[in-house]
Amino acid sequence: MSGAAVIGVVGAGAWGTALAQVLASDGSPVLLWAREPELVSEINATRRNRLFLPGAELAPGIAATGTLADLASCAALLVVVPAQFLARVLADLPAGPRDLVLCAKGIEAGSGRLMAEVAAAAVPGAELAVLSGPTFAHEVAAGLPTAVTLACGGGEAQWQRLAPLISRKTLRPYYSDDLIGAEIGGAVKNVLAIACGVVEGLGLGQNARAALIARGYAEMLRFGLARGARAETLAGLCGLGDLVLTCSSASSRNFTLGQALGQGQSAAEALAGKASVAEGASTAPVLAELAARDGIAMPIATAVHRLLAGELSAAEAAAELLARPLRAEQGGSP
Ligand SMILES: NC(=O)C1=CN([C@@H]2O[C@H](COP(=O)(O)OP(=O)(O)OC[C@H]3O[C@@H](n4cnc5c(N)ncnc54)[C@H](O)[C@@H]3O)[C@@H](O)[C@H]2O)C=CC1
Ligand SMILES: O=C(CO)COP(=O)(O)O
Repeated sequence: MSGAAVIGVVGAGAWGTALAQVLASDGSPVLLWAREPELVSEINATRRNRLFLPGAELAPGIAATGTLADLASCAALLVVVPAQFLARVLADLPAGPRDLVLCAKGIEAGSGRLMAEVAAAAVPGAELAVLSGPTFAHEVAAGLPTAVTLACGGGEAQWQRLAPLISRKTLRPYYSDDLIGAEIGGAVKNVLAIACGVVEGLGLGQNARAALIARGYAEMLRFGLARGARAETLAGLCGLGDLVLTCSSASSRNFTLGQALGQGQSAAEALAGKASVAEGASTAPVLAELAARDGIAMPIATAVHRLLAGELSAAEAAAELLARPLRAEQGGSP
């Protein structure tokens, strides 16, 4: 590694490791924090992360550390810890880095907080941004072209700092200042990807999957608009773009979880023994709860929650959605 790393990555799961890999692709030094000590040794000694990103040979510019304090001198941190663990990891983050780029896609169970709300409480002085979009980790790590939304809470001044740090030949960020929209797109699409996996597992066909994508997007819009997101953000990479990707591919962990549910497994069976996360499983209950509390119709997300909770079978969930009263597609009468 040449020189001190300006950019650090917090979390060495598939996505954190892939981000480190693309950022190091131009020779930049990148400091990657892993929670698992054996992963720190493996990455530094063998240039591999067999647990979370098998198949990738990691760039020489990546240095792994198990000590969060080592990140103090980085100007910017990409925070890639799963949503339910974010608050705990941020509590131990050293003072120093000015920009925190939040990369997890989820809503915190219990509190209902989006990731930027969690981070604002845990690290009050930081400037927050959200990186989200259609980004399968193994493709990004392999250097395949990828575009993301980079929503900057610090507006254009923050974008001017972050865009050169984050963009690479194969990673193209687009500017937004809509943090809430970027967060809601990623969190809600994970739940909808489970629903599309269920359609696959039940063998309901491609018409049904396209219908779920379109009606799921209507749910994402209703939920997002009620919380201050902008419609055009949700129509972009971090919303519709990511929804289409994860609802159409068995590379998605959320989609494959849904497939297993559709084939009759329980959530516990489908998730047993997995080191990797399917964020939609944690987000579905809190999303359904927030929607019910705020009177926002989200029948697909709610059905996913009830299916995960074992309150109904996959076939019953599909039957319930099909039996809903006929209504106007865009609201209004009839
Ligand atoms: N894998 C992908 O293609 C993409 C993932 N994401 C998002 O990135 C976030 C991280 O996902 P992945 O990197 O895929 O994770 P992963 O599924 O590859 O790995 C699990 C991660 O959880 C961490 N973890 C487990 N228990 C923990 C604990 N108690 N405290 C703190 N961390 C713990 C592990 O250290 C590991 O980093 C998720 O929110 C995911 O939705 C976003 C875009 C793409
Ligand atoms: O967010 C992702 C791609 O954009 C990854 O999706 P899964 O978490 O469902 O694998």
